[in-house]
Amino acid sequence: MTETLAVQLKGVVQKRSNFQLGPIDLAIPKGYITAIVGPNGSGKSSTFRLLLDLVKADEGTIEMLGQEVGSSPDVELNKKIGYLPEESWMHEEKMKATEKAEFQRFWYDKWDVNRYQELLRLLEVDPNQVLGKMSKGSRRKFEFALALAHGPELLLLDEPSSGLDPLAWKTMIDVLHRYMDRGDRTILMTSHIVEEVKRLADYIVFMSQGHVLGMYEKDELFSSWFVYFVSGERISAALAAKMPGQCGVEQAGGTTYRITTNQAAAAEQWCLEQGLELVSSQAMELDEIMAALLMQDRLNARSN
Ligand SMILES: Nc1ncnc2c1ncn2[C@@H]1O[C@H](COP(=O)(O)OP(=O)(O)OP(=O)(O)O)[C@@H](O)[C@H]1O
Repeated sequence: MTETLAVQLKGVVQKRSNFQLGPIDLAIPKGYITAIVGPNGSGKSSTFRLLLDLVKADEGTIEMLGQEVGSSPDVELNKKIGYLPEESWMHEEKMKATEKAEFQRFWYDKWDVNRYQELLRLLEVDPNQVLGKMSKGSRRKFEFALALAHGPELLLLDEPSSGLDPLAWKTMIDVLHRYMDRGDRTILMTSHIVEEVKRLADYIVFMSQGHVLGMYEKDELFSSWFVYFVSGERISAALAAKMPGQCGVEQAGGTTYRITTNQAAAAEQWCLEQGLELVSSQAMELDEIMAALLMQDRLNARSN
């Protein structure tokens, strides 16, 4: 594992009776925010559980912060990680928030009580409440403060905005940006929400049905996926299909075709060379890109 990677999965497989995760190969860079996006049940939370050694992989290796997960006791590794799970732990329902914080503090020698209290203040969380009686959003904010209080090198956030009101989410985003300011910290998060991925992530990993469809640098992703409306006397569905990076062709009426591509620059050059008119272009949203990738994946699966 190189110094520039925070997390690396090589050939990771987890088999369940109704679901197979992997094989997954993934390299998450240090110093950036990477978001894993994918439909419900695509395996995002399962991947996190493997990273945290809460369950074991059947095949493959996982390295986090240069250490192989599960090869030796993970105590020292865990001290460098902060984790916000998607669901709160049921067995803690009767515990007071302050009691959980005391427990957590015991485990982390870098626990910073000032940072913890500052986070509670910023997020407006009352730590004197019993966990099971907190609102979903308050509980989430509390768990978030706990995950950050020891200044982890690597922060794993499973659906961080789930249950938060817009103001709380904005505060959380500000906290995350400040957390990243040092330059050597890493966030790996999962998300369903296009806007939060757009605002936060530097890299995006698409997952579907237990496997990774691809990992992309966010700005590059948005500048390479476009929908073009192309017209010309000699255009046909067969010619439109030859556009570089073509991921979908539809006739849009008369001699105009709607073509989706993931190689925008090459596609525009190709139109020039073919003497075709670029009537209009549309940048694509993340959910549209994901839908196109899922469609391609299904077509590939059918043809294999
Ligand atoms: N403890 C478990 N035992 C058996 N199967 C499970 C378990 N947890 C999850 N699964 C299955 O694994 C698959 C992936 O679930 P996972 O929760 O990892 O997906 P996800 O991408 O995080 O979904 P969501 O977006 O809904 O949170 C699903 O088919 C789910 O039913």
